[in-house]
Amino acid sequence: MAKYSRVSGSVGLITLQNPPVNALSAAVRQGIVDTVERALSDPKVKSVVICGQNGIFCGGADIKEFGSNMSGPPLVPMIHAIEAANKPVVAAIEGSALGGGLELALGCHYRIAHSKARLGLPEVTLGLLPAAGGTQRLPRLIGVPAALDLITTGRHVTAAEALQLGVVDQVTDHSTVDAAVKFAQSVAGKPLDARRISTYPCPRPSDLDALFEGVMEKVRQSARGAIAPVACVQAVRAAATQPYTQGMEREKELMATLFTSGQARALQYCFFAQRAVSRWSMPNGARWDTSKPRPVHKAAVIGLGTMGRGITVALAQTGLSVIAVETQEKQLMEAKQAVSGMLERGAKRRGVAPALDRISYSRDIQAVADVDLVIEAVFEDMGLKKKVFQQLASICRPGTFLCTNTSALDVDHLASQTHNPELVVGMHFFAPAHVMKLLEVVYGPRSSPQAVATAMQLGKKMGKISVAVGNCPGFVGNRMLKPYMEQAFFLLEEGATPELVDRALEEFGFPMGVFRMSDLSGLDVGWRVRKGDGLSEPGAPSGQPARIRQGRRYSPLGDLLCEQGRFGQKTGRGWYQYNKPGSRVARSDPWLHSFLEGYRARHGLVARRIDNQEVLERCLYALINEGFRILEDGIAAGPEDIDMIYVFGYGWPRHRGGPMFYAGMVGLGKVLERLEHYHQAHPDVPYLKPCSLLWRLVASGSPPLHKWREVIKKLHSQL
Ligand SMILES: CCCCCCC/C=C/C(=O)SCCNC(=O)CCNC(=O)[C@H](O)C(C)(C)COP(=O)(O)OP(=O)(O)OC[C@H]1O[C@@H](n2cnc3c(N)ncnc32)[C@H](O)[C@@H]1OP(=O)(O)O
Repeated sequence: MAKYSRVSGSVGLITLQNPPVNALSAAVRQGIVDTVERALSDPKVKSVVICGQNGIFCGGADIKEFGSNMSGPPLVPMIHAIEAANKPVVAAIEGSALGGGLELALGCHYRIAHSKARLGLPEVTLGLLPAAGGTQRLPRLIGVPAALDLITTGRHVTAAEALQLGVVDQVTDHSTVDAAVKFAQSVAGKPLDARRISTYPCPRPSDLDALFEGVMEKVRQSARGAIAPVACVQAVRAAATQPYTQGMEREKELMATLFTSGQARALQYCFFAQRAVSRWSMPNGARWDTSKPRPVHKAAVIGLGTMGRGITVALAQTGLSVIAVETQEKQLMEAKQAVSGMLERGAKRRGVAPALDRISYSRDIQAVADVDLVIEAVFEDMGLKKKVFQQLASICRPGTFLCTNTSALDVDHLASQTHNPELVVGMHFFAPAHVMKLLEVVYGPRSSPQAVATAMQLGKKMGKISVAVGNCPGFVGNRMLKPYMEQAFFLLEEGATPELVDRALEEFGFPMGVFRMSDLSGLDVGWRVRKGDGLSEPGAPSGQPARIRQGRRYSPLGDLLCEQGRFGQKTGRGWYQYNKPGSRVARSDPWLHSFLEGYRARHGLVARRIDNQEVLERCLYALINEGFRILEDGIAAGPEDIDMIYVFGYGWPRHRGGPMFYAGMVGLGKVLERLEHYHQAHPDVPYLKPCSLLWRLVASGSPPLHKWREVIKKLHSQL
């Protein structure tokens, strides 16, 4: 809807009304068309102001309407009518002017923004392009290079930057609507020809071809298979090389391709899934809207290794007072220096003062006595962690939340070391903890809803995507990683190379294939876990039994590399070789290839040709199958939780929507059929056996993802 009123005698004020962000739904578009017509036909009205209610101009086209209700007046002619008006129209921008919202403002003759407003064309992040004239008007207004930057990245700019770029005409610290009304009065009756952006010639850079080739190359490299950024470049190129009308045709044509693409659907799904995971629920019925978080002002971090340092930085940057505890003097000194460096670099990037004085360091765990919440981040060893939890239970004042950053150990077992297990949850950060967006909040059967709510709220404050998950080995992310990595090892045994497997996964869109990633994170991490699980045995004998552990197929390849001291990047050797320890440039290693040949010969394995399709199906479908098991076990509340964990924590390409969304796109029947096929070929690999939820979903006609919860509920009620 749009509200109309006449203010100051001669200004028609149009207020967009569609809470919470005044998205351009069919009703809002109709409202704009009607009110603009009314203002233009009223002889008392000399100029017009468009604003949004509740301090936000407009969040863009209504994403919820995409793919369903596309009725109502289309945006392009609506904006043209505003631009063609014979009375000046001023956009009063408060809060956000994004996507179609900014395109609407670009159709106005003047734009006045509040100093706190943010502007941008983020359509590319939804798999689209600014198809309401944005790709044609913005380059005409601010030049091709600046427009390319905003349109291909989708980044939001501050009002100050928008003013500097020429996107807005004026910035105010006071009431934007008052300033716009005053301004509208001052320009009433003035000629408008020079204010219609679509009539501007597009500034043509002298090195046009080189500019577009460079940007296209950059976009292709960073987009990892995403099609929208490429289409954005093509649309802006049309603006730079063709008259406006033809440019608009090209924009429309490119949008039509994007609009119906699976990538747009995946990215729009991610937009809503990202928000949906904050509405968590627990199997005992506790939920986000009935559980009140407790405020956390002062927190402590125990253990200042890599993870502890990152967590300390993240907490301090959020504005909390932090007590950072490390019992080893040398480690404490090194950590202090590292944390200060990270804070200083971060502050420089963001143009703020570093939060150094928010942190106090101590070697004595007694220093945490009066904090609201503790995050334990000591070495991943159950004995050590248990001791820390016992100490915390006797040191901390009653009511302190005790969290563990373990990535694999049993949170319930740690909780049982304290007098108040209801105050214990896992806060599983991802390295580097001050950078990575994902936080798994792990609850056990005794964790209180308030403890979960508090950890979720703290994660949000730290700018994380927090996902609440149940307690099980590996929680969600690492549990699903196990079958994925296992398949990659098996593929090497059967004839693949790390390069072949990684290439297939990187072409799919992962920033790094599984072997490159293991080299980065360190092969010894998994080795330690496998030793703990009784899987890795030094000097395994040759022949078949070496590849069977605990009654199922097992590949000792990773263990054998570790036995040789090949721990990945940090030792300069792993699945690849590196110029020196710590170097990041992976090179193919002839030693590794002959090691694999020797291994196959020792175990009587004949190498066969393996193609990309098999790599993807075996690695990804095994991972997805485990995702279905996680849903079946009630460890994740819904597929969106799993997908956001993979998108934000494991580099799953966002334009493929996360593993569970991807399974739906491929077709659940197809995933089931391929898993069955591979399980028949490898009956000693339980991860390839399709789980009952997948069978159940296929038997129910493969419902769309938003209906899976009903099937899961039915399954749980029958167990
Ligand atoms: C072929 C015909 C199509 C022509 C299209 C022409 C081209 C135009 C395309 C577009 O405009 S696409 C949309 C572009 N806009 C965006 O990408 C902005 C998306 N929104 C945001 O970035 C943020 O929501 C915000 C506006 C900065 C506000 O952030 P805040 O943190 O304050 O709130 P949120 O939790 O993010 O959102 C609140 C609530 O609003 C819902 N929502 C937000 N934006 C939209 C939208 N554009 N359409 C529909 N719904 C939107 C969001 O999902 C939240 O809902 P709930 O989770 O509370 O239900």
